[in-house]
Amino acid sequence: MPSRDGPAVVEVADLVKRYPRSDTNAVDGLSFTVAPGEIFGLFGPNGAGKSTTVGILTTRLRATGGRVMVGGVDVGRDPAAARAQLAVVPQHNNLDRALTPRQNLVYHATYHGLPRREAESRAGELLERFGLTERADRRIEAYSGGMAQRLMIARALTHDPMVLFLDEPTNALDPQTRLLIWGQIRQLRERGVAIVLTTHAMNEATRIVDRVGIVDHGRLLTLDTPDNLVRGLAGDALLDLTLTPAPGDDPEALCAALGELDGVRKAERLASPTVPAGLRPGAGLPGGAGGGAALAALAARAGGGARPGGGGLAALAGAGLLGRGGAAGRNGGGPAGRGRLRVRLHLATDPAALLGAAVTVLTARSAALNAIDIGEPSLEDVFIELTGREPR
Ligand SMILES: Nc1ncnc2c1ncn2[C@@H]1O[C@H](COP(=O)(O)OP(=O)(O)OP(=O)(O)O)[C@@H](O)[C@H]1O
Repeated sequence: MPSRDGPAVVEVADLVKRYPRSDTNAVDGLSFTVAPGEIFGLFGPNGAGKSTTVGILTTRLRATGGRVMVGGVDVGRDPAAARAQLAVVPQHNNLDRALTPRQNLVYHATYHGLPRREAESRAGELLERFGLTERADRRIEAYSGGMAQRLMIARALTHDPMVLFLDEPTNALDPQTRLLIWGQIRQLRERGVAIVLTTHAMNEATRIVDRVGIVDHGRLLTLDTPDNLVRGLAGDALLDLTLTPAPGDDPEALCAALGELDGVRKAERLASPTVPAGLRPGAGLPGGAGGGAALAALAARAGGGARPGGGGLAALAGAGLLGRGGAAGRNGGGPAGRGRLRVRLHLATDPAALLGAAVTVLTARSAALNAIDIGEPSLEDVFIELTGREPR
């Protein structure tokens, strides 16, 4: 496998794009590099500038400023030479329906300059690799979405590109096909192909991308490995509390008080007052434990470790904060959901170690605890943290 420390195959420096008659830049000074054999995720909300960036990198659009090199070729100066180094797999099926799958590949290979005989043998090889040989000479219409996607990736590889741009590669595919596509993308990485991936399915992509750049308003907000991003920005764990504040208590002040606890990096109010599928009686938790078992495990951890405030689940019960049956239930809040508050605590500590202190705050303010949900932060949490919760 080529070294990922070797020279970059994609170099983007101070890239700017302003569309005609627009008074803002769609891409506003973007810089990043991608190494051979690296899977680079370019993520951002709708309208962030991803398609525009990829459009410039793949020569579909011209930049207003900055420089882009792909495979050592300046895409602005020599787009034709750049196209020989790259390939694009679009989100929507743009296969030629007048041709068979095999003819699609042969046509693409000859377009890129391969002699006919070589094009045919390359097409045969790729059809085999993507498990499409049996249906290679049927009509494209007979292809499922997953087969079409595999064929589009095969087509992109006919001219052996150094960089592959994939736009939402698993959108609308069933889980089996998704697995297959991710497997194929991994194999390409092993062969040294650099992959630039744009997708909104971030948590799915997290398992495969080496680095992630998150863009918004045409600017790069952050760029790092998924692990570093999650640890650095979202915290080590998330503790979601569904609460019923005492009548007259200010929810913002209650949230702020929880945010001031040792080990809490940030407290935020979540919009939905619905009871999360966490530590309710019988509810499942991440990791598959039932609510009761998970609560018991949590209690054991809380009892064993030093923690601020003390108490843990014993204190929860003693303070009358827990519902019947030991787990946080629907008590204390009147009719389910009314006046409830959901607070997410981003923790730099073990959630069990924090419970006692949280209980102390809730007891002091006569708030009821309706549900607890513990989770691991994900790249999506980082994304929301950086780009906000407002839909675009
Ligand atoms: N042809 C165009 N003319 C004018 N403005 C455009 C054009 N295409 C995109 N824009 C604007 O440029 C900005 C970036 O759009 P772009 O399509 O690159 O974002 P995106 O991150 O790919 O979004 P999405 O996830 O919705 O595909 C947006 O404000 C968009 O409205």
